[in-house]
Amino acid sequence: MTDAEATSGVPEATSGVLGELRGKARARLEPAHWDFFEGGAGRETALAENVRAFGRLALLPRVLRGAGEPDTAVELPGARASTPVLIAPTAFHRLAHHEGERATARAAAAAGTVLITSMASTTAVADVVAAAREVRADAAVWFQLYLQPRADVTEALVRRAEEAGCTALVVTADSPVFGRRARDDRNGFHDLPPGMAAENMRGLPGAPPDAPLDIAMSPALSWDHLRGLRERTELPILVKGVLHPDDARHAIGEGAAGLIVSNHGGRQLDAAPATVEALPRITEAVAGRIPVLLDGGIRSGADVVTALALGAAAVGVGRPVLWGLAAEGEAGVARVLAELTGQTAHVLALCGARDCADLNRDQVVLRGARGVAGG
Ligand SMILES: Cc1cc2nc3c(=O)[nH]c(=O)nc-3n(C[C@H](O)[C@H](O)[C@H](O)COP(=O)(O)O)c2cc1C
Ligand SMILES: CC(C)CC(=O)C(=O)O
Repeated sequence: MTDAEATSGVPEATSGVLGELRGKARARLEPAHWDFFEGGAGRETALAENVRAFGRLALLPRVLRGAGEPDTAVELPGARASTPVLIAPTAFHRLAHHEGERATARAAAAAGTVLITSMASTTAVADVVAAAREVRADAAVWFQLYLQPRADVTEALVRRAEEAGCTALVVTADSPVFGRRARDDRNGFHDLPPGMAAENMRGLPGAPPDAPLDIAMSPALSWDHLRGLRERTELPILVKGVLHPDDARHAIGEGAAGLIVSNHGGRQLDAAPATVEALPRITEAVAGRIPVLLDGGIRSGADVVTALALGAAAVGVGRPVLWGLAAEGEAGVARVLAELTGQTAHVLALCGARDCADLNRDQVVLRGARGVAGG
């Protein structure tokens, strides 16, 4: 067991750039904020399994294919990214660094990747997109949305994302209720400190002037609400938090432009499977009709390439970006993205792949098993 595992229960990067940034972030952050970023629901089984499951998989390289230098670019709804490593939506970046989401947005834009900005950001979406576009005029920012039980509130949020210039919506579907997170309960961490707020929630219908509305989670939400959203926006909609193949098919039927296989980084249903273990059944059900993305437990280029080989079009990274942000602000996020993208290019080359799509499911095998797992 590594030091990090001994203290958190989660097998984490302890060496290399990510390990260095993680250590620095931990030393800098208030313990309750570190726990909010790092923790998961229940016994943190899903959180740990997301990482461990990648460790159970190996890659079979293909040889002598004359593939040349690999191209890491990917084509996605509302974005062309120069790397398959996207920034997953995470709340409250100003808890990590005083520049908050602006720093994350600048680093994402400079790296040519997509920032999926959280509805629970501590910077208003218009300012997040503006920060990205100062670096790159065509920077792609997607807006992560929790559908709100009040349709007028959802509508106002969507208008804000559209007016800000977001190029897609990501509807998080895995949160009919808040996850129960023991670390936050133990620390009494349930709200932002004074001076910080979920800025997108200000000035919405039903809120007192200039006061932020609480983000509502509701088990009454259904596909009808998604349909309602689709009728009210031209933006492509990706559904995040899909783990069951029937839900993947259903989302396609409702006009989803993409799916994100996710268990919310182990922060919602602790009994959920590791995302990389759920991925093959989803890509099989989707059969190439829309792009399938994955997040949860991505900590290396080999993890990225494993997900790509199992049919993901791209991946999202949550906690490592927060480590970079807390440790070194914009430069730290840039280091995380450069490291993971560099490793991905290297692993693609070692696997004989010319680009992110030039991989096959039969190249992923279970460690310790006789024969090929994927085939
Ligand atoms: C601190 C934190 C805050 C998060 N906030 C959100 C959020 O606001 N909306 C959302 O859809 N997912 C949220 N997530 C989940 C991430 O989008 C993503 O699914 C997860 O972090 C991926 O796993 P990883 O951290 O192992 O990369 C959050 C995750 C963390 C760690
Ligand atoms: C503040 C929450 C709504 C953000 C979230 O989704 C999370 O912490 O996992």
